[in-house]
Amino acid sequence: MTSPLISFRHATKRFDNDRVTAVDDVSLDVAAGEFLAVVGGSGSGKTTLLRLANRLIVPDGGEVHVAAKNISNVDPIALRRSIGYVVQSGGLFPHMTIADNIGITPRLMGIPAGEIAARVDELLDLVQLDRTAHRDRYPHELSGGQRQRVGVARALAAKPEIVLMDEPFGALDPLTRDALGDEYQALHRTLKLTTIMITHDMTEAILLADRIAVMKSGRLIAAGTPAELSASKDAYVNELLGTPRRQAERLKHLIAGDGA
Ligand SMILES: Nc1ncnc2c1ncn2[C@@H]1O[C@H](COP(=O)(O)OP(=O)(O)OP(=O)(O)O)[C@@H](O)[C@H]1O
Repeated sequence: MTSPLISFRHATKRFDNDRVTAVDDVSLDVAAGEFLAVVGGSGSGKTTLLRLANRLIVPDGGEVHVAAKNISNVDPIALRRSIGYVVQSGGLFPHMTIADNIGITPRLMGIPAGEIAARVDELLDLVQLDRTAHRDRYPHELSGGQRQRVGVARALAAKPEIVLMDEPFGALDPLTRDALGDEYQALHRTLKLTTIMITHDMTEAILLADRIAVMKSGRLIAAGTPAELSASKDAYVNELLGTPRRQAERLKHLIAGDGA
């Protein structure tokens, strides 16, 4: 087997003078080209795990390797520029235009302005935003869904191999969320990205990801394809995986009006 692109090796992170173990001895490999969803309750350590991968958080124990290198030996700025990061709110700079927001990393990397402008237009096309209508607008002039599209474009601006997403579509209405999830999945495939996406939505995880990692109280309690997880003996994993099915059943009855 080829070596994984991202490898958490007994990664541990504590906060509050060791009173909270946010990530507890997590070992997990993510292969190049894989789409991994991370699910789990609030406070289970998902965001901490994600941020360990781009060195926004440094582990207290264990190691994180990216592209076969222990990232504690890699320049954090260079590492972060090579890994796209999308957060729930979009994380756009409010005083900067959409074009400047998307082009910020290439600009910091010293890429010439003409090249950046062309790249911004290419990225606007990629995330299906009209170039002329959006390039010079400010984030507050966009809808939530459009802002998230810009967030994805910005994450892709420096042509990363890896994209980390923290509840990227969580604040959107269900239709926009569905559409953006599908569009991102297509981008993930065509650009041959490796994606780790945190989501609270098990349906989204099953629909989008190749594999799902389940976190609970800082520990990784299961990781596998939806089919593998559905065979799990763990009660929590079963409950999580059963949620979409239970909801679908309830909806079917409610819509049919049979009162179940
Ligand atoms: N900077 C910090 N300082 C102190 N405690 C922290 C810090 N960051 C996270 N924690 C704690 O670590 C635990 C895991 O937090 P984390 O944000 O990783 O969980 P999460 O699964 O992403 O939660 P959510 O789904 O609510 O975003 C929580 O108990 C949280 O309070």
